[in-house]
Amino acid sequence: MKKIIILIYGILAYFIFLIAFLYAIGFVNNLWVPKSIDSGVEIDTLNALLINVGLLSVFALQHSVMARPAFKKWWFNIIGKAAERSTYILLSSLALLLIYWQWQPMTTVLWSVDNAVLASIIQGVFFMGWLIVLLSTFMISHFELFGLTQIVDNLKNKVTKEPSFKVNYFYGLVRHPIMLGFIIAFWATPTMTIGHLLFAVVTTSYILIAVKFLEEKDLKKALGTTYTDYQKKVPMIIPFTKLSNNNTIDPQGLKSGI
Ligand SMILES: C[S@@+](CC[C@H](N)C(=O)[O-])C[C@H]1O[C@@H](n2cnc3c(N)ncnc32)[C@H](O)[C@@H]1O
Repeated sequence: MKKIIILIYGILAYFIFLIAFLYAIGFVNNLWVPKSIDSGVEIDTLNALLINVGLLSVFALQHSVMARPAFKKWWFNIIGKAAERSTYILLSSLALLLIYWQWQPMTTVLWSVDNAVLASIIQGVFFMGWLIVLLSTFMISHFELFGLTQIVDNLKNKVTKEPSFKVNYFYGLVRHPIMLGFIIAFWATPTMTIGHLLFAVVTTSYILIAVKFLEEKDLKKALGTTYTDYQKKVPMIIPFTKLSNNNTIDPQGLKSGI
C-alpha cells in the first residue's frame, strides 16, 4: 500500500513539474498564459525589485540546499530514498509556481526588435533554448532526474541504480547543456523590459554560481580525475571554447555512481 501511495505521489509530483515547466515557457516570453513576466498591475519599482529578487532567492535556496549530497543523506532517513527525488521536484515546481503567481511586473521597455523577421528569429532561438533543456534531460536520464525511475523501482522492490556519468551528445559539447538551454531561453526575447532583464540577470548569475561552486564541486568529489579530465576537455557552458575538442573520457569513470 505504501509503495502505491509513493507511486501516486511521484506521478503527481511529475505532473506538477510538467505544468510548471510548460507554464515557464509562456511566462518568460509573455505567450499564452494569463499571468506572465510583463503582465499585471505595476507597483513601485523598489518594492517590485525586492519581491522579485526574494521570489527568485526562495527557488535558488530550495534548489541548491536540497540538491547537496549531505542534505540528501539526512533527508533520505526522513522521507525515504524512493520519494526523495519526487519531493525535490515537487518543491522546486511549487517554488516556480510561487514565482509566476507573485512576480511583480516592471514593464519599462529597455529594447525592442521591431523588424518582424528578426523578432521571429529571436523567438525561434527562445524555443530552441527550451528544446535544448528538454533533450538534455533525456541525454542524462530524464526519468531518473524527475524521480519516476525511483518510484517504479520501489514498486518492483528493485534498488535504483546510481546514476552514471554521461559525456554523450550535448554533454560532449558543454558540461551543462540544461543550464545553457535555460540561459538562452531567458535572454532571447524580442522585447526586453526591466522585469525580464532582472529575471535574466539573477537567474543567469545563480546558474553560473551554483554550477561552478556547488554542482561541479560535488561531481569532482564523486568522480575525481574523470570529472577534472572532462573539465579540461569540454567547456562549461559556451560550446567550442576549448582548444582541444577531444572529449574521450576515462571509461572507468563512466561507470561511477554520482
Ligand atoms: C538539473 S541536472 C543539471 C545537469 C547539468 N548541470 C546541465 O546543465 O546539464 C543536475 C543533475 O545532473 C547531474 N549531472 C551533471 N552532469 C552530469 C553528467 N555529465 N552526466 C550525468 N549526470 C550529470 C548532477 O549530478 C545533478 O544530479
